[in-house]
Amino acid sequence: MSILIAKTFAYVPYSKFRVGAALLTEDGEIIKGANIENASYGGTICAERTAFVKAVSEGKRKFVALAVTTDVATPIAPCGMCRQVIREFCSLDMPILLAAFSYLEKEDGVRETTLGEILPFSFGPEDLERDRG
Ligand SMILES: O=c1ccn([C@H]2C[C@H](O)[C@@H](CO)O2)c(=O)[nH]1
Ligand SMILES: [Zn+2]
Repeated sequence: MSILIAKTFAYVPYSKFRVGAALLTEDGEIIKGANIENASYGGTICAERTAFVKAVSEGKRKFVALAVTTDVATPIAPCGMCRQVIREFCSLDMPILLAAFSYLEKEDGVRETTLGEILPFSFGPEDLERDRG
């Protein structure tokens, strides 16, 4: 149910596009996030990054699933910047659930994907540990 309420406190005076994210930790805790915009536009923080920043800044670093929802009828996927943030803390096979607004009524309302599917051939923290040639 968290995913239904995660977007409640979205601050979206510019886009009017509410997004909610629910991040499931390995301990079974759900961390919610919503998008927060500002007058510069570019400093906008997506729902997904809000959830990760909340979790990581409280010591939670292991996640097993992420769900994203909006008010639109088709599932929306995380933006490129958020994909890289997810990459920092999650495995490539972690499930990502993209829930359309009406997902409870529609059979195809939830699209399930993985980080590896939406961010192929990616760069991640382990690449920094490699031997430098
Ligand atoms: O996956 C997404 C896509 C967009 N947004 C936000 C950013 C901005 O506030 C609004 C329109 O792009 O939606 C998210 O939070 N997550
Ligand atoms: Zn984003």
